[in-house]
Amino acid sequence: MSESVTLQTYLDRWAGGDAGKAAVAAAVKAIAEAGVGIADLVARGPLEEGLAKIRGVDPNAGGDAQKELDVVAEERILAALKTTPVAFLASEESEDLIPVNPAGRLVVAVDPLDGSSNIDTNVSVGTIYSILPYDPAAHASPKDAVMRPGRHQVAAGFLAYGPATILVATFGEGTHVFVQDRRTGEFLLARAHVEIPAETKEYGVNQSNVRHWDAPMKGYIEDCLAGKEGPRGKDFNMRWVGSMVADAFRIFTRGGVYLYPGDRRKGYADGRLRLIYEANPVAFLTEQAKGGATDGKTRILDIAPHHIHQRIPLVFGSKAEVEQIASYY
Ligand SMILES: O=P(O)(O)OC[C@H]1O[C@](O)(COP(=O)(O)O)[C@@H](O)[C@@H]1O
Ligand SMILES: [Mg+2]
Ligand SMILES: [Mg+2]
Repeated sequence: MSESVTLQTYLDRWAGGDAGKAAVAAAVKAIAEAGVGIADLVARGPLEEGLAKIRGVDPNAGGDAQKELDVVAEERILAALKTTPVAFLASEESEDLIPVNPAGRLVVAVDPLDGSSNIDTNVSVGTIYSILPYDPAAHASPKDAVMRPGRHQVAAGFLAYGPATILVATFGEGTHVFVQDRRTGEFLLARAHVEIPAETKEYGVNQSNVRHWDAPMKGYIEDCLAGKEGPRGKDFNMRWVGSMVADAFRIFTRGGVYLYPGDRRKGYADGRLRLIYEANPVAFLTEQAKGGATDGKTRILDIAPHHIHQRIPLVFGSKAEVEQIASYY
């Protein structure tokens, strides 16, 4: 049997004594450890009364109903990062940046709990993170460090809490899958240098919104639905979990495309996904796995953010299919 590489071993080898890389490694390790605790809470599900309840009457910073577990997940991540060289945390659940460690030289952006509408349905949910450098001498404010195009990320990843707790991570040199071994608690490297197949016959989209879409999006899905007899000349399959982490993990496993376009509903002109802590990390992971990520017109990683919680239309996955979709725009 081949040697099992733990997350710690992987991080130590990657950092190789470099202080900047060691800081990034410490942040990823802390997020993974917080994730183990969050997975435990998710798995206790209905036994942990109240975690799926909507909190108060106010939506979160991203404009969605905030559930108890969204907030607990953010608290767990913040607590775990306190001992790492992370200066500030940006989170879906908090309007402004949260100060973490004044000596830190990194900023982390998180979606503490992705797919929170699925919490009480025993379906995978997860945590998404993006890590950027922070240099007080170069950035006028920590916000400036966060508000940069996604190509400046130094690391990104997500945890999915499903039948297995998995971590999909990139440090800019490929995308790797770690799986938590429930017997020892350790994350083990299960797939190094994941490659998303360029071609696919599988798409994921919330098709109930079809009447609100624009013409390019409608046209693409119509052509998929026309199957072998249509212009694409092949039959498509549709899969939609409704937790992006779960849909993304399927794409990292067997290919496919995920689409959340902008639509005509109030507040959905730029879709539903948030650029800084959802689209950017997933785009970085996807490109590192030889896939593509676009808003339809522009590469996600080249988009300059104008707001921490801004939304962005998102299409990512199998490269040739993402290019096909872009051609409809
Ligand atoms: O319910 P909809 O509109 O289909 O949206 C589902 C999408 O929204 C999300 O739940 C957004 O993330 P949050 O749960 O973190 O707000 C994605 O995970 C998912 O793909
Ligand atoms: Mg989310
Ligand atoms: Mg969330």
